[in-house]
Amino acid sequence: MSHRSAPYSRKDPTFSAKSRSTWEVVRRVSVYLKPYKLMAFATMAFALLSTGFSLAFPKLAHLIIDDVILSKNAAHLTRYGIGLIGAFLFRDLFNSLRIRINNIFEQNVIFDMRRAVYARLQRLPVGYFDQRSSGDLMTRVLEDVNSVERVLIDGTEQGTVAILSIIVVLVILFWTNPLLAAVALIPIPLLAGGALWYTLTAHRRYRLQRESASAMNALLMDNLQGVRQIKAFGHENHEDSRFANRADDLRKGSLAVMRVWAWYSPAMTFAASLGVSLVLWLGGRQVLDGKLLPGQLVEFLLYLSFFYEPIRQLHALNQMLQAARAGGERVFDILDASVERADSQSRKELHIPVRGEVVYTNVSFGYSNAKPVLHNVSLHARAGEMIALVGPTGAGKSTLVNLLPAFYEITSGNITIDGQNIGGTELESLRKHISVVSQEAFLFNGTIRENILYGKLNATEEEMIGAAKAANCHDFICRLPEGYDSRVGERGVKLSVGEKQRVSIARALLKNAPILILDEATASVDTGTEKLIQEALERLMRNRTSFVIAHRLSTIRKANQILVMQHGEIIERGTHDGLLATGGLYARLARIQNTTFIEDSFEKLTAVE
Ligand SMILES: Nc1ncnc2c1ncn2[C@@H]1O[C@H](COP(=O)(O)OP(=O)(O)OP(=O)(O)O)[C@@H](O)[C@H]1O
Repeated sequence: MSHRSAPYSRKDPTFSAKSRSTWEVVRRVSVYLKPYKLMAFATMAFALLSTGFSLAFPKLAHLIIDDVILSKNAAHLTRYGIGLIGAFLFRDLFNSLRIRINNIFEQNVIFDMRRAVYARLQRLPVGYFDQRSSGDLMTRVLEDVNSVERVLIDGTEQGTVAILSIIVVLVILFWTNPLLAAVALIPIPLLAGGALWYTLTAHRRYRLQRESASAMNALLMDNLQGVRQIKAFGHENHEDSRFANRADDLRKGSLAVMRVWAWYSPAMTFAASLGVSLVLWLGGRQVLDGKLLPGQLVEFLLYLSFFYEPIRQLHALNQMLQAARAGGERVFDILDASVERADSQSRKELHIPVRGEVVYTNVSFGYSNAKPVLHNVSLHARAGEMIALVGPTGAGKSTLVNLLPAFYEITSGNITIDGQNIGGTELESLRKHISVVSQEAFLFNGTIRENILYGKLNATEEEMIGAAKAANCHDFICRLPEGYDSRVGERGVKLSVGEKQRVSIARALLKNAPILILDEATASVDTGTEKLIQEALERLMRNRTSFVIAHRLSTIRKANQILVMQHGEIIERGTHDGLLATGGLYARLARIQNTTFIEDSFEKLTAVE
């Protein structure tokens, strides 16, 4: 059965980028070449030297034909022969040096640019990533950076050498034979017109090609991460077909680029050959009329190839330039995106030691202007208190806690830690004092040791083991064949849910921040593991201000304050007993017995009412 699904939408902002002029892209990329002026100079100098030596060939060929062969004079043959070998040797020697320096130059620029793009990417707000797909961003960092860089390096070197060669050879041509030189210029309007047409039309094709590459990578990435879901739903065929659609878009996009080039490039070569034919035609007549020696004609024709070849190179560079423009637009979109708290110099560090008193005053927020999610939320968590957030799904609990480490910036109101407004705080200092333990523990693809040490990169072995013991994971780690050096796989796939949770708790314990955000896991684990996790969490929460998005009634009962949220507002607050006495929503929830998770009560309540 065929499962055709729509190709990605060309209007999807995920894959596109702001249109920029070729000049802007070139100007911006050239900044990355600045640190390597010497290399740029050397690569150009070697290219010129190499080209210079190759110019000896026409002259020596002329001398060998006219002075040696036609004059039947062997006296200079050896000299010319050795001269020719020498010229070729130096041509290729300098070319080899040029290639070597060019490669280092190129790889350095790619490295710098890639680093800059990644560094920028890391500092973009969480909201930026909400709107993008990882595959698209990867394509920008991996593929687009390459295409941008090539044109600059090859452009500066090959372009300069080609232009200089054209000028030098043109002077030689006119010097040698002005009439033939004028004939050689006849195809130039055709070549220039072709280049102009290509430049004006290529951008759209390259842009579509880059976008379709990105869309395909985005789907690939998504599917690799969701491979278990695909298998569980038995949707392999469906995904084959979706991937085929995206790959087909890329195939078509690439062919569109290639098709035009397949016409354009030979057409330009033909135009140049027209010049060669006309020169040979007229030159042949000049030889017959005795106005030109055969060797001089051969010399002229060889010089002519040094004239048309750089023109061909300029056409190829133009092709690269158009590809670079499309790639550059996508790379600069990342580099131009606003980083989190861009004015970081004017921001203050949190005063230490941080006690962890958190106050929200009339905080409102929406992910988009069109849809506010939190409305005038106020709360006061004293240092060391445990605050439980409860409420139906979509009420805004995660949103509320995500505002504390400034993953998103509030729309109005303010949030303070120990009386200090976090809006004016430096992000690094703010986040250093907050640990986040999410519902689905995310582990990096490395060893258990690396994952725990992520909480404090310079922690000692004792500190790390101490944290692991407190998180009740030391024992299971010791039972693994490679202990702390066991690899956890992508996102920690080789560990069980309960194990992953405890490793992530150990990581937070090692960080030892005074404020904790905990999204309690709802996944069911066996009673023994459950007990181990609860114990670990209690140790983690001890002496910290903890915001717990609580799902278990047992956890909620222990909270100093319970905040009941609904539709982005806190509708009730108090202790378990206090709220029971008020007889509101929470009391009605708590009256529904036999549930472990508060959500179950919400659901039952909705069903009852
Ligand atoms: N990154 C996001 N971009 C846009 N809207 C979002 C984003 N995250 C959440 N929302 C929306 O904000 C609202 C509140 O979501 P939030 O995740 O805060 O609720 P919650 O109470 O934590 O729910 P749950 O218990 O199901 O996790 C929902 O309507 C949700 O669709």
